[in-house]
Amino acid sequence: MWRHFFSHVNIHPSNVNILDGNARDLDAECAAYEAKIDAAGGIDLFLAGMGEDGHLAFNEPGSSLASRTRPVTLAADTIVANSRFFDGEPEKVPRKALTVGVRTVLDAREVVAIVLGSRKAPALRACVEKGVSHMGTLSALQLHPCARIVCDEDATLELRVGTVKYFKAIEQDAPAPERAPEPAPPNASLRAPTVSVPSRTPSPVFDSMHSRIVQPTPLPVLTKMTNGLMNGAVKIVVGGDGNY
Ligand SMILES: N[C@@H]1[C@@H](O)[C@H](O)[C@@H](COP(=O)(O)O)O[C@@H]1O
Repeated sequence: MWRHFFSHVNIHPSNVNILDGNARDLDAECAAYEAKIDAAGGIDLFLAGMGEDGHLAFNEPGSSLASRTRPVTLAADTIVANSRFFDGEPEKVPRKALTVGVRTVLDAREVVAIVLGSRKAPALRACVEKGVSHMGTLSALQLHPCARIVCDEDATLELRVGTVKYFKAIEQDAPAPERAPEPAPPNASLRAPTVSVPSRTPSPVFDSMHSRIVQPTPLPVLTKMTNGLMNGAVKIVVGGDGNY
């Protein structure tokens, strides 16, 4: 998270909260994390990824849709997929992890899930075209009033042509998002954000409430997030498990 995101944006370190998988009491660590989220007034934007089996954060197939932050056991496929962070060696990947729960994610005001690559295509299909299921926890976003899945063309390979066409048509109808003015950095010693936001989102955008996308949110979500980080409005950004 530090290398790939926080070190590139103007966030005060005290506003960064990452679960500590080395805590002595993991249950207490998870409970404290939920309490911190509550104390901050909830999560404004939850930025998520999806595993190849459709998991959201580390909520593996079979996780309760009512789950909250907790220690979990990783599925074999997840261990293999995450070995890229451990010299490509699955044996080095921890078997357990801490993760926010599905309910924790659903409580966020906005959720954006980034899904890239053809390996995710079957799970994306199940989560978008089939019903809500604990066997693919990303599908729970169907219940969220303001959730988006941002994906590339490869990730859509298993979707029905009609599904892709439908969402592309919605995207075309949406006005180009405005670029927000850059506010002055609150602390000159911190680095200015380098996250760039295209004037128009290039990939298909799926909205969990199709009927509402005719009135899309006025600001692109990443612009909103980086501005929020700069002016202090966004206090907690959760990548689910610290992978991002
Ligand atoms: N906990 C999950 C990971 O298990 C998953 O692999 C990732 C997707 O990452 P990526 O989009 O880089 O494949 O999302 C989450 O963070």
